[in-house]
Amino acid sequence: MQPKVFSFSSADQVAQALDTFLEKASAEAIRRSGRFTVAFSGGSLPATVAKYLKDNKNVDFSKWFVFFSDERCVEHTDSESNYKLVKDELLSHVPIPSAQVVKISEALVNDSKKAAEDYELQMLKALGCDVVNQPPAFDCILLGIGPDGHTCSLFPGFSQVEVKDKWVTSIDDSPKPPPSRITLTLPVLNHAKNVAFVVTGGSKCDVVKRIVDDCDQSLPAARVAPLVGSLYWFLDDATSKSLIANKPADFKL
Ligand SMILES: O=C(O)[C@H](O)[C@@H](O)[C@H](O)[C@H](O)COP(=O)(O)O
Repeated sequence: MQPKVFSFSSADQVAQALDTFLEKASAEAIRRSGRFTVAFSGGSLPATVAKYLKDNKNVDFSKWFVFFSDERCVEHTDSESNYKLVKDELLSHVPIPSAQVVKISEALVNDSKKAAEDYELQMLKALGCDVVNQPPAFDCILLGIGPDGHTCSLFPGFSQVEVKDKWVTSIDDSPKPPPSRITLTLPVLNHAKNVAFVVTGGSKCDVVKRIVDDCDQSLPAARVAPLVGSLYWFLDDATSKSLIANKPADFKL
């Protein structure tokens, strides 16, 4: 399925578009299944996603179930924690029940393998997935990319990219600090109903072209191709300016 590429003149307009996108996607999911299951990445994404969303009174946050596309193996209060980041930017501003936020187990942050196994069990339980031989299908997975084309904590050339029989795996030599992390695997990303990449700032213009236009399979982010779901790119113009084959379309959902 072709990606839906949207580009905006500023990161602020990207934030406004994401607010509209998530209001619509969550309303559709809640109508369909009574809840909205969404996974957040770390980095700059939470601040961009939450900027307008946190004040959106049309969203029924009580039906949201929040997960993490990847998480660092640190305490929840650590400044490196993606949970802390999403809590500060969004969760502390909206009425999502804490029981509906699935966090890494702090008791296991010193053993990334066990932390990944535990998170997968927590995730399957929260999603009500009793079929373990197929990946869970999130309503929405929100992803960033690194300058090396990584997404979540799936880094180019690393074995985690090829994991097919687990839905959460771990890494202890992450090229992006901190070194120990857990991450969703590609089968989960590709089973999502909606995947949205959020990239702004212009520094990733070249790698975005390699992913979106060239589909360079050496880059983990280029391997994200939902089997039946929709793939979106929310970019600013500084990031999308080199795209030729997949020129941005007018923002329409
Ligand atoms: O935990 C993490 O580090 C993120 O999940 C990571 O995958 C991030 O999304 C990219 O590195 C982009 O980060 P920036 O948006 O800050 O460049």
